[in-house]
Amino acid sequence: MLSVKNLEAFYGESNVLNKVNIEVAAGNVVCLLGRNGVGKSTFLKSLMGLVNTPRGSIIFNGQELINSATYQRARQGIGYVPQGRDIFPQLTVYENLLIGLEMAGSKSQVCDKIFTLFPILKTMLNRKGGDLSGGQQQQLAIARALVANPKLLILDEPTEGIQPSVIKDIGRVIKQLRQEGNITILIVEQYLEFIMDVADYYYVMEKGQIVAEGLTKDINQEEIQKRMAV
Ligand SMILES: Nc1ncnc2c1ncn2[C@@H]1O[C@H](COP(=O)(O)OP(=O)(O)OP(=O)(O)O)[C@@H](O)[C@H]1O
Repeated sequence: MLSVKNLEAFYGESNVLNKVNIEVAAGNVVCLLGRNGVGKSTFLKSLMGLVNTPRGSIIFNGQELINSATYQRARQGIGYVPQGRDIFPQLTVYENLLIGLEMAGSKSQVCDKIFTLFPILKTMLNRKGGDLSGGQQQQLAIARALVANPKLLILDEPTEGIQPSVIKDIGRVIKQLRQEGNITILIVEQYLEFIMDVADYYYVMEKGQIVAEGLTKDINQEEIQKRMAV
């Protein structure tokens, strides 16, 4: 469903991704691991067209996206939850969800499924986004990406700075979505136990290159921890 080949990305003259190859099979949960600053967020941004990617290929459901604008990628069915979540603090929870529909060009409404996945949001529809806790904002950000029924959901460090009970809730949602089988999920993470719980396949990035990959069930924790240690 997603096939990335020889992707390069630049900030000015600085080459941050160097010939990255990643395959994500439909219905799978795939994770990209790696220590701080190796290029993981840049990789996700490159999928959304948010950084300069002069070379390489991003085939999504048979279509080349490398030259598509960000809004076109969203309309093709990619939902993106950036690191830090980017909730609109002055807008209500409900308005934040409506923006998720708008960004994906969807004419549908916020359906009840969202509140089955995130019951806490239903009780907070009229609260300002900025008044929510970090964990609630993360749930809102994921819900905002899910309202338009994306085919691919991209999450950048969803557990970062989140309390353990909410991490559990987010893990439960990912596993439920995976079980239903209508969505494919790509996660950047540094929290290995979380990934071992939710992901099918992993990649490890170092200095803008993929240096290891495999089935999560076969992961060698010690080796991966070593690669992720600072
Ligand atoms: N907007 C930017 N302009 C210039 N350099 C940047 C920019 N954003 C990131 N970088 C640099 O690109 C490199 C990769 O950053 P990136 O955020 O992709 O790493 P990461 O693996 O996601 O790390 P983290 O987990 O800390 O977010 C780093 O050296 C970073 O300093």
